This record gives sequence, structure tokens and C-alpha cells, in this order.
Amino acid sequence: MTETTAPALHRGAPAGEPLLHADDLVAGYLPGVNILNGCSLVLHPGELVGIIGPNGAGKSTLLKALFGLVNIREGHLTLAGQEITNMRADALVHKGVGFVPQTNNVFPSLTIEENLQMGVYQTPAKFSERLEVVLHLFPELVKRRKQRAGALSGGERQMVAMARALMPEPSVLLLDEPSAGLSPVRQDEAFLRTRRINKAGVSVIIVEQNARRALQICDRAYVLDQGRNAYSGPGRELMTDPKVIELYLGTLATDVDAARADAEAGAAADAAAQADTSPAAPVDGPEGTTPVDDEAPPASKD
Ligand SMILES: Nc1ncnc2c1ncn2[C@@H]1O[C@H](COP(=O)(O)OP(=O)(O)OP(=O)(O)O)[C@@H](O)[C@H]1O
Repeated sequence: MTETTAPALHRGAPAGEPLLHADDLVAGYLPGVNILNGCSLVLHPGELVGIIGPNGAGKSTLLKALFGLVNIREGHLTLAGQEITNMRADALVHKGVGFVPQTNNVFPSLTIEENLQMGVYQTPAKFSERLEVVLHLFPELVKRRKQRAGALSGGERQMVAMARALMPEPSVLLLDEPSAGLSPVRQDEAFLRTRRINKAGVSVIIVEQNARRALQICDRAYVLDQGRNAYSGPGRELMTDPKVIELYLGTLATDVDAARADAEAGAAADAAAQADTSPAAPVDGPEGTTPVDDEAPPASKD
């Protein structure tokens, strides 16, 4: 076991080789100004990993560094054991990494279908096959595929952006705040959609401001602070950790109880979903919001 897979840094991570491994990254935008000051993260096959932390902690910067959009000054990044540090984004897509930015994530003048076509511009022959898989994952898009993306709501655009990123059949999907700017019900849908993608076999890293909701769906999460790892662990453990609650989830004493209740509600929903294998087992949002079909469609892999 290497130092970077040490339990304290990656608490709760499964054994074995990570799929994606960021080791002690130092990165930034302006010369001489580092935003990431030694950040590490592992993503194992099939995991859904969250990145949370206060505003300006460097969460989005870390995601962009993983996707070759911010220069990594020190440290290493590997994908399935291969060095990919500072590899260009288009090369990373080719290697199976997808990225969904927080904003400007669709081509507004193109139709939904044309947006999805852009997702496989490197491998156009795959379009029909992948379109079928992706529309199976997002059946909401089937009837609307000829509509212009610019006419869609924020939540619908987010769905198209995720669908487009899935078109090249990534093994890793990086999501930058998929719930940003959405109403509570639409936020729930974005989180459940994220889990649906993960259940379909895609390993996911999600950056979120809505920390409590993210922790509910994540296998594990990293708390960043000032560009460094502050805490890590299984999502539901972090939700009930008084230090994490005090520093990042809210300072009210009652939040401990609220977080516990949220964690228990999430665990109960998971247990119910596992017990019920019928094709439409709904999962309730934590605040009693609209149930959304969270059942995993057939795996997107061959
Ligand atoms: N393009 C950029 N050029 C220069 N500085 C930037 C740029 N983007 C972000 N920063 C700076 O990097 C720091 C970290 O920003 P980042 O967006 O990664 O934080 P974050 O944790 O995702 O925050 P939030 O939760 O508010 O989105 C901030 O101080 C921000 O001003």
C-alpha cells in the first residue's frame, strides 16, 4: 500500500488499485498563486466520491485539474496506473474521462440530439449505439431530442450536459456542482440522476456546495479546505461527524440530530430500494421532496 492510499488520507477507500489517483496536487491559475496546496484523492472502480468544503476551498479547481483545465505544478495524476498529469482534455476524453462543467455546459443553438452528437465527435461511428444507451438512461430526453438546448430549463440543460458527457462511454465522470442554481426538487433530481449514472457502472466524482445532500448519495467524500485535504470518509459518516458539521455543514447544535436523521433516512431508502427489485422503486428525497425513479437502467458497458 502506497502512502497516498493511506487510510487517514482516504478513509473508507476500498482496497486495490484506484482507477483515478490524484497525489499531492499543487495547482493554480496565476503565476506564483497556488489554489491547490497538496490535494490528494482516489477514485476506485464503481465508486461515487464527493468533494465538499467551504466557498473558495478549491473544489472546482481540483476537478478542473483532474480534467487538464488547470495546470498541475506539482504532484501526479494517474488513470488506471497510467500517468495523465497535465494531459489535455480531449486526450482525457479519449482515455475515458468525462467532465460536466457547472455553467455553459450545452450548445444552446443546437438541438438536444446535436448536442449528444458533439459528445462523440472523436468517434462518430459510435453515435447510434451510444444514443440508445444514453436515452435509456435519460428517457426524459427521448421526446425532446429535436428541441434546441437553449430553450431548456436549468435542470434539463444539466441533464443534456450529463448525457453528452456520457456519449463517449467514459469510465470516470467528473461533475461540477450539478445542483447549482436549481430548485430543491430539481436538485433532488440532479442527485438521483447522478446516482443512476453511477449505478449504470460509471465511476463518478461530484463537487457540491449542497454538502449534506451530496454526502447522502456518495460512497465516500473528501472535505477540502484552503486547497488541502481536511477530512475524508464514507459519506454518511461525515454527515454525522461533529467536526465536519461544525465547520462545513452548519453550526447549529440541532444539525447533528438533523444530519443523523438524514443519514438514517438515506440508509432506509437504500435498503428499501435493494429489497424492492421491481423496475420502478422510487426513492424519497430527504426533505420529503418529489420521488424520482432511481432504478438503475441496464449497464451501459458491453
Ligand atoms: N479562472 C480563475 N482565475 C483565477 N483565479 C480563479 C479562477 N477560478 C477560480 N479562481 C480562484 O480559485 C479559488 C478557488 O476557487 P474554486 O472555484 O476552485 O473554489 P470552490 O471550492 O469550488 O468554491 P465555490 O464553492 O465557491 O464554487 C478562489 O479564490 C477563486 O477566486
